[in-house]
Amino acid sequence: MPFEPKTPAERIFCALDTTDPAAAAALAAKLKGTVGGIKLGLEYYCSTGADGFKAVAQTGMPIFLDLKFHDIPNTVAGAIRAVAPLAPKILTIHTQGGPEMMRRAAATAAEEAARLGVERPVVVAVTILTSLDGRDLNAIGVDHAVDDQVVRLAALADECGVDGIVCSPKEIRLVRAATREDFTLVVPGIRPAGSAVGDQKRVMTPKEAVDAGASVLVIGRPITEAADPAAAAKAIAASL
Ligand SMILES: O=c1ccn([C@@H]2O[C@H](COP(=O)(O)O)[C@@H](O)[C@H]2O)c(=O)[nH]1
Repeated sequence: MPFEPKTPAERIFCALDTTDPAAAAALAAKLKGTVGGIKLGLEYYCSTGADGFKAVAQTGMPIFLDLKFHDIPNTVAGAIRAVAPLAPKILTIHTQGGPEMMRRAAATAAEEAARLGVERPVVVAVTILTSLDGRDLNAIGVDHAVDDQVVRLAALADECGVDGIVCSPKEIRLVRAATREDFTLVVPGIRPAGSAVGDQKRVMTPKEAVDAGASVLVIGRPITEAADPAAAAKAIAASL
């Protein structure tokens, strides 16, 4: 199930990395109509759980639940069953859980959504975090260049039947050449010109990422830390 946004704004999912459900719901409501959805991750879900998810979902915004499941196949399948009733639009696992885990994750997401009568989540697998560079990979014993390792993991994810991957904007063109046409590429590491890069190491501007072939742009701090987040989101969408 590819992710097919119809407008530039729909490509943008704003990452709300906070522990405060009221603040998250209020910001989601302000961003409605300026972005395609909201991404909730580990910081938010670990502190607020399913209730926090529902507080943001009640705004009517599509939710990308970014918990990056990385465990043995049986445990990841169980975690997917546990969050399936929330019906997230997009869900993340890790490619580094291996082929059997990715196959089980894709199959479980489909089976559980059908059983519950909810829309199946788009399951995407994280390749190499955008906060890592070649030296970091070497430090954890990976001797390939970042590009090569991302393409290798993306091709494996494609073979295993997941809907797409998470990669940095730097690898989009190479991944597109190595995967099926409707593969969903979810891309964090997005920085409008002049924005602080922070802990991200492989970044590009929103327009560069879309021109390269990104399906979804994940953008957090450049929107959430702006004086006027809705205006910042609108300016980014207009730049695409
Ligand atoms: O490789 C990855 C995977 C996930 N992320 C998440 O995206 C956002 C990015 O936020 P910014 O404030 O725009 O840096 C954040 O929630 C990460 O957990 C990522 O950055 N890289």
